[in-house]
Amino acid sequence: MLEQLRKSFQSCPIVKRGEYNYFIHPITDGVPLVEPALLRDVACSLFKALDLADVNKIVVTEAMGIHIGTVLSLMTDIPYTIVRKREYKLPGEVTIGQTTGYSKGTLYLNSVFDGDRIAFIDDVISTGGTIRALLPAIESTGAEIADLCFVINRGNPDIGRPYKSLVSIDVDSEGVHVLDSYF
Ligand SMILES: O=P(O)(O)OC[C@H]1O[C@H](OP(=O)(O)OP(=O)(O)O)[C@H](O)[C@@H]1O
Ligand code: HPA
Repeated sequence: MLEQLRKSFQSCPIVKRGEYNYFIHPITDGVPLVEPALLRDVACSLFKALDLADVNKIVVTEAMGIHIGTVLSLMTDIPYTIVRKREYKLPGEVTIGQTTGYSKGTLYLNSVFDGDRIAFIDDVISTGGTIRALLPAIESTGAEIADLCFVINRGNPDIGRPYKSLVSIDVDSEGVHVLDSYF
């Protein structure tokens, strides 16, 4: 498994965003093209990786958690909610400050409540800034985080709890180097 994903890093363009070497990849950017075989490879591996026992919601972040969340939801019949970059002011909405290696922004968590048992997936973890802000926000609702998996692990940051990833990579100005793959 994951042959498609491992192979897909061979041609990733790298662009500088400040001092940050940003890799452009179909799963993390939706460009140049998201091939069904790659998406299937990722979805099947996420399904294998995650412990979804008694999970009643999948949580993903806008934007590049949406496509993998959609496929996993269709595979498992578990509904998903998107942590958006837009405020909705729905009852219980949680506002979260997001900092990545190249951007700062605000995220809004809705539809996660006390008693929920959620699985969180995202396309990539890099500095860990996004997930370190999201974890306490999800826990503040009283929900339980049953499992956590990232498609791509760049940098293996410590986020204060265990997490899973499908592939670990290193990135430099020359390109992306696959270090290992799991599941
Ligand atoms: O570990 P971190 O350094 O926080 O980086 C990981 C986050 O960065 C991206 O989000 P971003 O909002 O930048 O981009 P997107 O809208 O393309 O998902 C990505 O989707 C992750 O959520
Ligand atoms: N590429 C794509 N998405 C990302 C990156 C990156 O280098 N870092 C955090 N999200």
